[in-house]
Amino acid sequence: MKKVAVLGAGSWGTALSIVLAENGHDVRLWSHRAEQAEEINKTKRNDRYLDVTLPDQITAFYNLKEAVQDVEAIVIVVPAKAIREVARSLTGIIPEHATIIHATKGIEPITLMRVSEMIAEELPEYPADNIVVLSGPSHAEEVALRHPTTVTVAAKNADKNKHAQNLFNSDTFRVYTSQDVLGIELGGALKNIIALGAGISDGLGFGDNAKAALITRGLAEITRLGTSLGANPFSFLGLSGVGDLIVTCTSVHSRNWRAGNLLGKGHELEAVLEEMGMVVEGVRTVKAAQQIAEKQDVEMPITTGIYQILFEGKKPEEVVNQLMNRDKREELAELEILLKEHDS
Ligand SMILES: NC(=O)C1=CN([C@@H]2O[C@H](COP(=O)(O)OP(=O)(O)OC[C@H]3O[C@@H](n4cnc5c(N)ncnc54)[C@H](OP(=O)(O)O)[C@@H]3O)[C@@H](O)[C@H]2O)C=CC1
Ligand SMILES: O=C(CO)COP(=O)(O)O
Repeated sequence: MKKVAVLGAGSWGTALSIVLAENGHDVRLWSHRAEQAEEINKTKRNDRYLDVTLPDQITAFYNLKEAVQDVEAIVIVVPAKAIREVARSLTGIIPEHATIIHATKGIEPITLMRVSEMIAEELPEYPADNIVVLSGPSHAEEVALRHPTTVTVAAKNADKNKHAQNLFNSDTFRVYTSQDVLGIELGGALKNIIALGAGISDGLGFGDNAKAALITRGLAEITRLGTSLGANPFSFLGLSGVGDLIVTCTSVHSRNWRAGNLLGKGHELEAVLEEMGMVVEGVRTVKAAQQIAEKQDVEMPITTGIYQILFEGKKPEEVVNQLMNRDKREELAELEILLKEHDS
């Protein structure tokens, strides 16, 4: 039995705690709210976030120092905007040799940093190469029901990557490894923008053709941006690319899809976010992606359209019109150039 701390008692932190507990580990689920930690320990439930009874091997903690004491891995699963605060609070209390794994999907606006980069910046004493990202098509609600799920872990340090794979892998939660931290993080973060778009499309009353177009052309622009930054283009064909795009654009579990759906039906962004009550990462990530696209001079027409709907008051119908009336082009031209550049 290994001690593992999970920081963030929302839907994903709770579901990942279940996976770890069922693998026989002693799981310390940390909440930043004392009353939530108490409630979890008393009832073995975290009803606000997940409708399941938790295994006995999960203990909730409010005291962070106690939660991470003697653990061999720390899994950080808070929304991207809370990553810096949580990482910083680990200063001086990380057990020697502990592996830091994060399962957060986002990019920070303005700094344009990925989650592993933010953690590394806040914890300069911790070797950046040892930070592992876990990403892939994995709705918490289905993981909690033990439905077959596949994800990818990526880290520069192969031993740490293997460590994360071994901790999580089970007969219902299959874990692959990758060395492409950049590609895996970007895929997981950027798909949320396209999922907002898929929700908007459904909210407008469009059908499967439009959604398939968004998924496919969304993948093309994610690949363009990711490759321009140095990611392996093939990573976007994997679980943290195509896999996560499919699941988030088509599942009612997706908060990004649901938020987009309400936007497509004409609701205001602020009201939508209040109604969701859980994090909708795509809303913040689209700001960062729009900035990166401009900086890299990479065309991201869907991302730009979603940005315009969310922050510039453009009507979804106008954006659809804009997307459908772009210059005519050959489907895979730019991707072929990128692949050649990557190979050479
Ligand atoms: N849900 C899913 O299926 C999946 C989610 N993810 C990713 O995981 C990340 C977390 O998402 P998820 O768990 O779903 O989000 P939720 O909204 O369900 O939960 C977020 C949790 O983080 C807590 N939190 C917020 N701010 C802080 C802070 N400053 N310090 C400590 N805890 C904080 C919240 O506490 P409070 O209750 O007080 O608000 C809540 O417990 C996101 O990046 C998401 O994209 C990835 C794969 C699957
Ligand atoms: O990333 C997820 C599934 O892989 C969860 O997506 P949402 O945040 O849109 O619910």
